Order: sequence, then C-alpha cells, then structure tokens
Amino acid sequence: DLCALPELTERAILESLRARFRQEKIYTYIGSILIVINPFQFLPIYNPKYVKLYDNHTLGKLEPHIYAVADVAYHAMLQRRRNQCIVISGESGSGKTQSTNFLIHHLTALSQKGFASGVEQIILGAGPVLEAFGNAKTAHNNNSSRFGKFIQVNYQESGTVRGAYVEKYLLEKSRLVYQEHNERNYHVFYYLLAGASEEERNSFHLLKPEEYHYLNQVTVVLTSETSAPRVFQQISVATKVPPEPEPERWDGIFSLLSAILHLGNIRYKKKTYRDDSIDICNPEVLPIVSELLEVSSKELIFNYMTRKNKTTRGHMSKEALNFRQAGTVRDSMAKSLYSALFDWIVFRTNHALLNNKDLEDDSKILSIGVLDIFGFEDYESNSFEQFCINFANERLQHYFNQHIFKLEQQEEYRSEGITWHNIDYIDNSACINLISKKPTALTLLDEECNFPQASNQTLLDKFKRQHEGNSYIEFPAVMEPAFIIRHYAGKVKYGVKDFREKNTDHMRPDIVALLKSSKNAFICSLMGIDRRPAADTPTRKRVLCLWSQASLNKLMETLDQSEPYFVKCIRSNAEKLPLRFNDSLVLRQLRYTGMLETVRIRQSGYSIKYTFQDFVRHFHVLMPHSTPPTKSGIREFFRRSHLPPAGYQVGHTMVFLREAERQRLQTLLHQEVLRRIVTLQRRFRAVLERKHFVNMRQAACIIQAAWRSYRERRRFRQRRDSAVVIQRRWRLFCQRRCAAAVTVQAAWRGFRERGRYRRVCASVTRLQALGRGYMARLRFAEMKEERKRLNTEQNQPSEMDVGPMEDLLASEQAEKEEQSRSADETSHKNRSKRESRRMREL
Ligand SMILES: Nc1ncnc2c1ncn2[C@@H]1O[C@H](COP(=O)(O)OP(=O)(O)OP(=O)(O)O)[C@@H](O)[C@H]1O
Repeated sequence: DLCALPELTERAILESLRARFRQEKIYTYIGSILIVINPFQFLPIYNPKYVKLYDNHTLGKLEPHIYAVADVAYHAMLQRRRNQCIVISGESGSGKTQSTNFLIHHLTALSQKGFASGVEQIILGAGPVLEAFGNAKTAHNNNSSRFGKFIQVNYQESGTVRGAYVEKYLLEKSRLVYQEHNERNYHVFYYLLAGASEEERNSFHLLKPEEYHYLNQVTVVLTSETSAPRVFQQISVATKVPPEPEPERWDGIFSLLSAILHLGNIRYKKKTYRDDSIDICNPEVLPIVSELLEVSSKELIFNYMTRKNKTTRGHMSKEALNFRQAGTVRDSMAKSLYSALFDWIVFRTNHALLNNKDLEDDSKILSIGVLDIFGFEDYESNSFEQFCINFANERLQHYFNQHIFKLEQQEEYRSEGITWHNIDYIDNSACINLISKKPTALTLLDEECNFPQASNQTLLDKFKRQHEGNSYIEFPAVMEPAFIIRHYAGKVKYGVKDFREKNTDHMRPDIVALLKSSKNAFICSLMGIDRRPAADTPTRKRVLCLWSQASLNKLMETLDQSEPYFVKCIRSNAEKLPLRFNDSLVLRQLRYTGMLETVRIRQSGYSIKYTFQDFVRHFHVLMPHSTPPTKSGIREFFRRSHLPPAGYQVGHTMVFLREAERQRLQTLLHQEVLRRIVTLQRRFRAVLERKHFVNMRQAACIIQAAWRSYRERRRFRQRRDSAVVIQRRWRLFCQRRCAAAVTVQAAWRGFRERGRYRRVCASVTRLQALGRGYMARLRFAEMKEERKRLNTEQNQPSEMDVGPMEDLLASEQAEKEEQSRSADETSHKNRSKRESRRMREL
C-alpha cells in the first residue's frame, strides 16, 4: 500500500512501483484504490488457485490483486445490501479490458461455489463476441476497445448470479470507413474472411481482404488471423445461444457484414468536368449489395445517386447528389448498418444474459457494475471521437475526484469540528463545464448541426467567440481549423473537420425505408428496432452528442447510486514490450491521474465517515453490550480499542476514519464475527453431535439387541439342529446297536438252537438208531426166530439169508460212524465259531 510509504514524493511512488514491477508484482494499493501496471506478459496469477485464495478476505490482507477488489466488492454488496461498481480507467493499452475480464471472471467464480450455471457461461462467452464486433487494432493496442462498456452483474440476495446487463457507449463508427496508418478495421471482418467456409464464401460473395476498400486503405495485416477460424466459430456459437436459436439470423449477420464491405467498394465519378452530376464507376457491385441486403437494386441505385427533398409547398422533389454527398451517403449507410448490427449484438447479448427469473419474481437484486471505458486519447490528429472519449474520461476523473478528494474535504469537516488541512488536487470541473454546460462546446455543436447553412468553420468561429479568455480552450496561432482543450491529462488538439457530420445521423429516411423493405427479416428487424424514430425525423435533426445527453448522465447516475472501487491501469511502455518499465511514461500517467495527491489524501484524509448510529450499528459486535450511539460512548470504545489517535476523529454527529483504521476495525470485526460464528458453530455442532451420538447409541442398542437375538436364535437353531442330528445319530446308533444285539442274539439263539437241534437231532438220530437198531434187532431176532423156525421147519439154513442181515448190520455201523463224524465236525465248527466270537468280543 503506497499510503504506507515513509516519504511521499513522486519519485518515491515511482521507485516503489518500479521495484514491485521488477518482481512481477503488477498490482499495488493506494488504500482501496488498485493500481495495475500492464506487464504485456501473461503472469501465472489468475488460475483457480488464486480465485480460491482471494475468497473472503479484507483488502490488504493478501498481496494486492484484481481478484481482491472483486472479492471485497462482492462481500460488501452482500453485507451492506448495496450496489457496488468498479471503475476502471487508464489510457489506451493500459490493460482496462483485460482487468475487466479478470474482474468478471472472479465475480462469476465467487458466485458459482463450484458449479457453473448457464448465466455465468453466457456472461463469460459474451466477451469474445463483443470484442470481435467492437475491438480493432490501433497504433497503441492490437485489441483496442472502440466502444465503452458497463457490465452489470446482477445477484440474488444469496449471492448467486441472476443475470447481467451490458450497456455500450459510443462505438467508433468512423473506423468502419477509414483507418489511420498501422490500424485496422473491426476484428469481425478479418475473422469472417479468414474463417468462412468455401460454401459461405460463394453464397456471401466474399473476396480477399485486400479487395475491399474499407480494409485495404492501410496494409492489411493478417498475421494474427491464424486463430481467426476458431474465434469465428466461437462467435458463431456464442451468438446462437438460447433463447433464439435462429440460424438465419447468423446468415443475416454474414450478409450484412459482406454487404457493408461491398458497399465500401462503390466508386463514383463525375459525369463531366463542369457538371456536378455523378455516375457509379463499378455498377456491378450494386446487384451484389442488393442481393445481400435483399432490397430492390433499382431503389438502391436511386438512393445512391439522388436524394428526395421536401419543397416549401410540401411536395417531394428529387435532387441529384454531388460527388462528395454521394460518398457521404455511401459511408454513412455502411456506418449506420454496422452500428445497428452492433446494437443488435449488444441487445442479443443482453437478451441471453437476462435471466428469466428476473421477470418472474420481484425479490431484491443486487449488482456489481464494471465500467471499462476507452482510455484518454491524444493522437497526431484528433477528431470528434477523441473529443467524446476524452470528455467521458473527464467525467470519470471528476467522479474519482468527487469520491477521493471533494467528499473528504467538504464543509463537513469544519462543521463537525474536525482538525484538517486541505490537500490540493486538480479539479477538472471547469473543463467539464466548458464542454457540456450551456452555452458551451457541445451545445454550440448541436446548434451548428441543426443550422443548414453552418459549416465546421462557423462552428470553430463560434467556439472562438464564445470562449475567448477561457483558460481551458486555446486556438492554434496559425490558421488551423482546430482547437485545443486543456484536459486533466494534458492538452489535446482537435481538428474540427467532420465534427458536424460525425455529430449528426446521416441515415436518410428514404434509405431507412429501403432497408426496411428488405426481404431479409433480420435486416428489416435491425432497422425496425434501432431506426424507427429516424424515419419520421427530418434529416440532421437527430443529434448524437451521446456524451452530453442521456447515456453518460445515466451512467453517472448509476455510478452515484453505487459504492465505487477504482482500478487505475497504467501502461508500462509504449512499445508493448513484456515487463519493460518506462519511467517517464509511467510518471506522466501517475501525474495526470493525480496519484501523488491520491496517496496523500488517502494517507492523511478521513475517507470513511459514519453517523454515530451507523457506526454503533456496524461495529456493535466489537463494543460492550448497549454502548450508546453518543460521542462519549464511541470515544470510550476507541480508547479501549487502542487505535492510533491520528487514524480517527469523532465529530459532533459523525465518526471519521482513515482507510487504514477502517480496515483495522473491519479486520477486528471480521475476526470477532468469525470467532462468534465458530463458537456458535461449535455449540451447534456439539448439540448436533450429541443428538447424533444419542441417536447412534440408540441405533447401536437396537442393532445390538437385534444382533444378539438373531445370534441367539441362530445359536439355538444350530444347537437344536445339532441335537436333533445327534439324537438321530444316537437313535441310529442305538437302532444299529439293537439290530446288532438282535443279530447277535439271533445268531446266538440260532447257534444255540442249532446246537440244541443238532443235539436233539443227534439224540433223535441216536434214539432212532437205537430204536431202529432195537427194531432191527427185534426184527433180526424175529427173522432169526423165523429162520430158525423155518430152518427148523426145513432144517437147513441158507447162506443167502444170512448175508442180508450182515449187510444190514454193516450199513448200520457205517451210518453210525458217519453220524459221529458229522457230529464231531459240527461240534468242531461250533467250537471254532465260539472261539472266534470270544476273540472278537475280547
Ligand atoms: N494483466 C495483464 N497481464 C498480461 N497482459 C496484459 C494485462 N493487461 C493487459 N495486458 C496486455 O495488454 C494489451 C492491452 O490491454 P487492453 O486491451 O486491456 O488495454 P485497454 O486499456 O483496454 O486498451 P483500449 O482502451 O485501447 O481498449 C492486452 O492485449 C494484453 O496483451
């Protein structure tokens, strides 16, 4: 922060800035004002890491950065519920547009919190489209914005982006038909010619850049056009975003751009030397133009050669145009068409940026506006455009002075009893009055535009007469048609040539009517939206002193209703060389922007003031409970807060603070609020955790109970199942044992019974044998008796009869042996069986 410099001189500031620049620190604070020195080299300080780093910090806590300004504006908007604006100023090529882009990027990133909605994408996507149509290469800047823009990002009260709105200021139309040496026309023409496909080339009659008069007046440089097709595609996609995906619109844009270029190729010649009447040298161009614009070629020729005039009796008369007039008509038509197209692009962008929710509910919208307006310009030859641009810069510088110097040094200090020494600064009110306050420069210009006999010379004469003796305007000593204005940034000489013409709208009503008759709906609609009043307005009555009239005042009103932040861009060197610091160039810019005075006033002035009520309301968190909003109460607070006494003063009804002290208090407030938030969070989290814990414990008990009962059931089931199995096995075992026992018993009984049986059998057999033997013996005895009796009877016993008896006895003997042998065997077997069973049992 330059306010912290021990020695406050131009040199000290310059050296400090240079030393920082050498370390690639391009950002420096003066209190809450940010100075940016364009490095002309991309530094790695804009990646998402930095977006995160600069989220929600007080200014000055971290290294100065453009993101810090965006962040502070964003949080101030949310805290104070007030709109904020960031005013970026600096001369051409100082980095305003680049800074705007960084700001918009950060402002949308802050709102996204990780997820990008469509609106943010559209806001970021609108940039390249507007740049293509409104930027051009100039001697000072290869991508110079030739229009001013105020981008207003709208937020919901929650801080999320709701939509955005772009306001454009004064497009430099003259560039379309004429460019200075080393400059170019608008980028979009080169993108179109380099990026169009072969089919598009044929259907839109596209030629090479050097074949167009509007492009070939200076050497056409197409070196950077390697990226043109890509940019062209990007633009074509961006302009097709919903809600109007009409491809014919894009075709309409192609046709219009091509028609403008072909229009510029129309050349006139005088029919005869003495006569003023003219002819078109290349009539073959007209059918192409009429085809592209889809208007009648006969009407087109008629309008390019003649003009309708209203006679004093109210009739319309036809007047042939002279050579100069015809050229003017051609160029003004091209300019008006391009301007209408640019208006449409802005309108279209706004349409896409306008979130439909805006229409649905009426909740409060907060906004942060970023103003990127063309820088102060002082070229070799300056014309009406530079006059308007520099006037706008005067107004902005005035706005800056108001906020930084004037508001701080008002009567208030005295009436509040504040000790104060005024700091001098360059007040540019007189220069603004010279240009805009009646009956001065712009009103004279308007008058001369409405007066048919007037010329630029008569305008200059009026200037001279009216402002003789005014120290802010001078006239060159030699008879030069020019005047010099002493701006806050230095003297600038303006040539009055074309002043009147450039200040008036030359789009004639009959040409508007012709374009409105176009069969191309897009071209027709362009005329409808933008030019409707012109058709009814007499030529030369529509004065376009945009800066003296409505738009600049409206901008100033918007800025006045917002809390401003200032970003001062400084060009480091004229040659656009990377990281080159040119002392004299930087010093010149520091001087004319009043940086030294700014540092002084920021260092010693009380830039912040609060009423007692506001102060207590704002900082009540730091104060004991029920601190009264009175002088004594606030003094007591300051006494206890140990702020350096020079940093604040308590007036009769207000508290005055220096920026550093405000920041200190703000930091304390921030810390205290954070501490309380943390305490609250801690308690709340503890409650939540306890609740959570109780719930968890309950849940754990339920789960445990369920688990245990389940486990027990499962165990019981397992036990029951295994018991059943065991029982079953036991039963099986028992059954098997029983069966075995039965088998053994059966075997034993069988064995026993068999033994018994065998014994019985043997006994029976023996009994039978005995019985039979007995019987046989009986019979034998009987037979013997018989034989004896027979023999006795016959007296001679026969041998033959004895024989059978002996046989019988022998067979009985054999049978006995056999029986005893089988009985032996059976007993042997039984014995061995018994033995083996005994063995098994053992
Ligand atoms: N922060 C930056 N880092 C790197 N390069 C930068 C930075 N700012 C600007 N530049 C370079 O400087 C060039 C000019 O910047 P820019 O177009 O933003 O200037 P400007 O002030 O808007 O000019 P004009 O008023 O003519 O539109 C850019 O094209 C870019 O190359």
